[in-house]
Amino acid sequence: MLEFESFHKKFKKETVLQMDQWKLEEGIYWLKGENGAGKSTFLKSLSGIFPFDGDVKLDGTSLRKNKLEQRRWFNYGEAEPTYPNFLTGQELLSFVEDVKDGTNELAFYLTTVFQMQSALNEKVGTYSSGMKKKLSLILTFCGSPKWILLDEPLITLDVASVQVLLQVIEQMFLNGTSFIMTSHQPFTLETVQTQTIEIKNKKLELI
Ligand SMILES: Nc1ncnc2c1ncn2[C@@H]1O[C@H](COP(=O)(O)OP(=O)(O)OP(=O)(O)O)[C@@H](O)[C@H]1O
Repeated sequence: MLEFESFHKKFKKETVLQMDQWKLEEGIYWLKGENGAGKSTFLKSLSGIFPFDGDVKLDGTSLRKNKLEQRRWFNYGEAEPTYPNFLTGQELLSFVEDVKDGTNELAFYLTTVFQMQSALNEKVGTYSSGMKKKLSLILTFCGSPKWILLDEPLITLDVASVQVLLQVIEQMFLNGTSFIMTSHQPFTLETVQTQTIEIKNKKLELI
């Protein structure tokens, strides 16, 4: 369970998100909102990339007071990932596995099904946008996150890769990981019901 208490995110004087009290159970959520509503800001705040005021508790533990745990519990996948061009995919994967504390069979599985094995030995600067997106998704599944936050996970993926990704998401959810995903592109899961959250007037609402 996530509990938001006086959660407030602003840039300079501009408030983007403000929720006095809000709760979210484990699940798979589709986060909607118009351009600029605050979807990426919300995911980045939850994952520890952006600071925020107030607090968010995960199963009663404050994220603001436990920043290391926050980074282990929440993995964030960017909409348009960028990496240093001079690193290989494998160097990035080894680094993320190290900081996220654990190798991951799922990352290996995704590397295989996304047909990224040989690309991992190449420098990221040579990747197409779809390859960068696949690498980013592989990195996002590293470690043992309780929540995975995916910003536009489907963009630039080919049809087969979208199906693989959705199946992996379902399987991970059944194994205990929750998801929040933004997507301007509709998607359906085969066996798990997704719920929808909308950002309206700087607040998140379950609809
Ligand atoms: N680093 C930043 N510095 C200042 N303002 C920012 C920053 N990041 C986002 N914003 C502002 O916060 C607001 C929400 O942006 P955000 O990227 O979260 O929207 P979004 O819902 O993800 O939009 P989109 O659907 O276009 O991706 C926007 O007004 C944006 O200009």
